[in-house]
Amino acid sequence: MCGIVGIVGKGNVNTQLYDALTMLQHRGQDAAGIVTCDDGRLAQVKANGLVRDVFRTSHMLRLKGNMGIGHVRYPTAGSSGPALAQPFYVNSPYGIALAHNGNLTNTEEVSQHVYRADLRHINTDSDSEVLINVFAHELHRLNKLNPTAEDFFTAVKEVHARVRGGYACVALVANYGLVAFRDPHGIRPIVYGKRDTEQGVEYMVASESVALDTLGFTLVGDVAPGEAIYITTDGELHRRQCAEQADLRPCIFEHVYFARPDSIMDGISVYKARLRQGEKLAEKILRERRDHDIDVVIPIPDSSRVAGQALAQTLGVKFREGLVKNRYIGRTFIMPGQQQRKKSVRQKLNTIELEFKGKNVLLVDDSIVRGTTCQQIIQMAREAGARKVYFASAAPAVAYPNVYGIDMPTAKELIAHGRTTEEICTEIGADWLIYQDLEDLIAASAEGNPDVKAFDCSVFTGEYITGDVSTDYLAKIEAARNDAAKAGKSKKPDGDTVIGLHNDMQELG
Ligand SMILES: O=P(O)(O)OC[C@H]1O[C@H](OP(=O)(O)OP(=O)(O)O)[C@H](O)[C@@H]1O
Ligand SMILES: NC(=O)CC[C@H](N)C(=O)O
Ligand SMILES: [Mg+2]
Repeated sequence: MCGIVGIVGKGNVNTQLYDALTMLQHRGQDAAGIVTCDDGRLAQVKANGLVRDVFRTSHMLRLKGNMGIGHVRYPTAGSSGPALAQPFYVNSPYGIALAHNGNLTNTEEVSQHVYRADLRHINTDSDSEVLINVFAHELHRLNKLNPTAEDFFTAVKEVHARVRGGYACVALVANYGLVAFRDPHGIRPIVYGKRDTEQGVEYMVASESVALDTLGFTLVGDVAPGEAIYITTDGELHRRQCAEQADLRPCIFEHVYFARPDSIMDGISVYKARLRQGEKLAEKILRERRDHDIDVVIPIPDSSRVAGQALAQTLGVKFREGLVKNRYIGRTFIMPGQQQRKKSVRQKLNTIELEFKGKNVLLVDDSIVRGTTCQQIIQMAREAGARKVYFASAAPAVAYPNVYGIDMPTAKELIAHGRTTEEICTEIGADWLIYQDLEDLIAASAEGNPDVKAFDCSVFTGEYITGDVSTDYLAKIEAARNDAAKAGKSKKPDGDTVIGLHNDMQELG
């Protein structure tokens, strides 16, 4: 669930890209990168780590130019090593850099074709490297020294014809501008906005609208599913629907967990969707146990706070922040290995005993994925003296792998896979477990924008909207990306050095 950003401004955009990436940090903690273009020359810095650790002042001085793109990475394909950090770069045609959020489901087949038919070399096992090569090849085929908006749109049309899966992308084409595009189902989010300055209009595209807000850009709207927008270096904007068939199905897990609550995606306020999730879950609790004995509702920070508050209010029960979060520990779910995730939960959250002692507590989380968080928190609640520990999940049971940009490739690692609610309840050690119903989750999002008729709900249903996800494919990614396999190909070289092929900007110092 990476974060992407692109800006075409009237002066240097480096620090603004940096600020935007810090606003998107919650979408990827493994690596960060920026590419800018100054008078046709591209400059790049990327490495493993958080945004604040990757970039230094000296880099900013070298990342010059009025247009640039940035990326924060949460790997879903290949290793999490520095060679797979984004943006990716190809020198031909024109000099193109690309940042991608999502995951392709036909990488292997396209990769073969890129090598055999397009005669292009792929140097990593990243799906994003395949994607940039397809885009570059389709542009190359047009054989234009001076490409027009039409040419970029034709290339995107061909990308849609060749690749499958989830992709929200922003590409920088040296000397020409930025091209942002979104897959025909709009699975991953991407918005754009503008800012008026004395020198003219500046444009920005980003995974989430929060990045626009904080930089003073006004949200214009979403890149529509299948659509591409091209912003020239001079700040002219062109738009075109490039897919034969577009059918918006945004990933509902963005509204559950990934996005910041202050973001608006496809016209839906994530904050309001989470409030409605809480209300609907409370109504279900009241249907199932009108005479419940819950004394207090306690959210598991951060992501369940909004839903938890609405749930407590609808139930008419006290809402208390009984768990305090260490703000210096990152998100645990998107960490690469189970050992790291387990250790981080305990370091991250601590109980305020008086909120638990002698009480029947209802813990609320946005979702239960591997069960790492809830198992430990339930135990901590008991140690803090809770009489009964109930658990509510604002999302239904996560029981199936994700193939569109969330690193949940292994069904066996999901606590709900093949288990009933009662069995999960026993496994996590709760006295009662209640899940949101899928239709209520969908309604909580859909009520935010009646134009959005359907969502990608594959982690709850096992139904994959791109229609190309076979059991064979699932078995392959499961073998390649289960926790043990990922630990095996763990990557980071000693020191800070990044493998760089095309320029001298990657070595940190
Ligand atoms: O069942 P699990 O595998 O533990 O995954 C689910 C948990 O992980 C996420 O929290 P995370 O700590 O990543 O981020 P947050 O601070 O935004 O809640 C999510 O909000 C749940 O708390
Ligand atoms: N989470 C994502 O969007 C990942 C993007 C891309 N598939 C990668 O692994 O780098
Ligand atoms: Mg959480």
